[in-house]
Amino acid sequence: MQTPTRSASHYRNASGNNAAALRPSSTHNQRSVSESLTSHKDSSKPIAPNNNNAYPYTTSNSNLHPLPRAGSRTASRAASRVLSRGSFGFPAPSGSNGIASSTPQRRTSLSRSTSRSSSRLSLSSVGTSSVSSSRIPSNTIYSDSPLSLSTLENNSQRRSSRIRVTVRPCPLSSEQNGRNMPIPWNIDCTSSQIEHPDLGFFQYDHVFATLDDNQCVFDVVASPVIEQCLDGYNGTIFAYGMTGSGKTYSMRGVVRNSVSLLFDKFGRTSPRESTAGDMMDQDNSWINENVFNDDTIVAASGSKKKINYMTCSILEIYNEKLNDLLAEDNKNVRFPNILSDLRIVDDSKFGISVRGLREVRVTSTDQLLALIDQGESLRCTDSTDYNYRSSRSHFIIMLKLFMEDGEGTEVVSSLNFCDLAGSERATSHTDRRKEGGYINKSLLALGTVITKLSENVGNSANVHVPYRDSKLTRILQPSLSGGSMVSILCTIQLGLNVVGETTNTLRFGLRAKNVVLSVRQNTADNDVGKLLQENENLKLEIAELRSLLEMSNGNTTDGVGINNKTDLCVDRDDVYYELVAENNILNEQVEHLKRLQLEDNIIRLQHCNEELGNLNNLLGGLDLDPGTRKKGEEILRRMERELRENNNRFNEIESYVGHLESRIRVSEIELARYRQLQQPDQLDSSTTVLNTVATLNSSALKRADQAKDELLEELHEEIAELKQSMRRKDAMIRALQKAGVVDGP
Ligand SMILES: Nc1ncnc2c1ncn2[C@@H]1O[C@H](COP(=O)(O)OP(=O)(O)OP(=O)(O)O)[C@@H](O)[C@H]1O
Repeated sequence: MQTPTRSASHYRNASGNNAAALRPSSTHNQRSVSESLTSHKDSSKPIAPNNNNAYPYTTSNSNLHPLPRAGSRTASRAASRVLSRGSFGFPAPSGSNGIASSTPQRRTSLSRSTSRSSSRLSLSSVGTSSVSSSRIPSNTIYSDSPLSLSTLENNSQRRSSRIRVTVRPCPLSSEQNGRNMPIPWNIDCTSSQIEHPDLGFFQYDHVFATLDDNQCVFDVVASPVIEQCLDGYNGTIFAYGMTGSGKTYSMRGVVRNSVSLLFDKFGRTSPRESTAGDMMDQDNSWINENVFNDDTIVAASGSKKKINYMTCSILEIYNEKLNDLLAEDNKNVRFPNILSDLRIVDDSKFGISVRGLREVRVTSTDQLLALIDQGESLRCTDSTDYNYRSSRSHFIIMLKLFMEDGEGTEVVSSLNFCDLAGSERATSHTDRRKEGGYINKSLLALGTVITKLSENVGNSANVHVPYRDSKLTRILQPSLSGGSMVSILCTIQLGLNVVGETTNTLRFGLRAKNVVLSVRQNTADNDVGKLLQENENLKLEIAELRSLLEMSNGNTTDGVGINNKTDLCVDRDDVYYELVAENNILNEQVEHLKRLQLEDNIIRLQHCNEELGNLNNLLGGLDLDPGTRKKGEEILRRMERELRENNNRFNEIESYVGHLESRIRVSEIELARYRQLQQPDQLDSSTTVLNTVATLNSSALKRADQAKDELLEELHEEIAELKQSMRRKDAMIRALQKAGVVDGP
């Protein structure tokens, strides 16, 4: 069996210098993609699709220019200029609002003023499903500076922020250049648009030129997020795109520049102007002098907080298993089978946490970079049809910044970098196919989560967000549900042969761009502000309850007359609607669980049956050679493992159902409380609504209960079935042992 490799430092020069591989060597090929994009003379005309290089943007050989050094600022500026000249000039269609939808847009005017209606529901009490992004003031304006995170609503604790989406096209390889591969995309960096003659325009927060270097990518993608982190917000930056499109290349640059910024900014040494070029020495190793003495990183003047120290954890998700790449056991281990399979658990402070994940305290650039190198060297990679060194796992670096504000209280912000594994079409190799299956499944789950979140924006009905569908979405859950400023870098390939994959990435980016998060600012655990805030909330709750009580007695505290009753009823409606919505979500979760469970188990049982069939065949021919005997043993072991996994999964689901049950119970108590409050008010016509809602609510609860019971029943049946198949398997093992095919116990 071919095992993916985990080798060190294969991307050592991530800051533009290893672009040499892609740089055309002969004069004939000395054209960048961006330059070639400009060769289309009359680009304002509508374009008819055609075969045989008939796309307007081709790598023709006319107009040859010497290629600027990949990664140089001159190159990126030149590329931006050249690309902008090659852009189209369609007038903006009337009625366009500049907000990306999940379908590509025709060119729009670049004005971004848009209003959104506010949402009625707030489900902040629903842990796994809540998207705190749902309340958006109707008069909000989307700001659109590419270098700052969009902020819709701002106060010291919370900030509404869109997910920022940027796109980086990968330069054509020298081989693609050599073949004059047609490029069906037009990239307009000035208006941040990408256009396809048949598919239309795609608009983002920023689109990079093919020759923009990693420093430039860092400036746009990561630097604003880090600024926010230093202000007490959490930050998450991830790269998404098909295999071979430059995710790892870009994220390595982003991570290294981020580390440099964090330490430069807060270090004792004076900050220096750093560029991607000067960060690597001749040997491509990291140059660093910033070591912090006394474990203390001192804030530069003008900054509100100083970092006392940071911690770093690095993990990968490989075939839906979480591996700790800094685990002490893994030191110098070159093969994946020793890495542990960690579990994700709910965490009141950080949303989720990974049980047993090692957190290393870091106080210097060198130390942090060494850890990142260690993580990268252990990450699963292998060659695929598109990338000779493809990442086969999602790679996540988690930093926690332990900071101190002016009053000496500690604030912790987290900063996550995710280099996702790339989506890909089915490959010929079995192991790669299996990995690809896991990768695609988790990326699909991420896509669904993003779609649901974008549907939630400004919607009156909150949508259930299936974070639990994959480890990746579960890990990203705290970030995507309002815990973090999020910046997504979509990397794309421009070749004609991968238009489908590129379009998928671009569509994913558009959907993500629609997501608005209400991001919480971290405050100190013992922060007086936090206590005051809690007090405020309690006061509001008491006031609400008091007015409800007084309403039910026909009085009002402030002498406001009967006309205001309707308002108070509306408040009460809100509470009921929230409870109804919460129960609907619980219902959905149960339904979803049921679906997952059924689909999964049908596949698993089919698999078990197939394996049993294999065993039967083996039993059929007892005169076995050693090869077949070995195969028999392998099948038996696999079956045992699978059945064990099944059992574990059942247990997991049972405990989750238990969790749902307790949530439903809490919900019932809440409902009872509100029903009680409602009693004396029965005759008031305005309470008819409440009664209807209460009825709806209790029937939702009944349905949730019923669905849960059915699920439990099904689970018991399936466990019984599995036990039976285990007994059959045991009988077969005994028969095989008797026949001498496998060794006895
Ligand atoms: N912007 C770029 N400039 C120069 N070279 C690049 C650029 N982007 C990618 N490359 C090169 O392209 C190749 C593939 O890139 P990379 O491994 O980063 O892709 P990936 O998206 O991470 O792929 P996978 O999902 O398979 O891991 C690498 O050799 C990398 O150096």
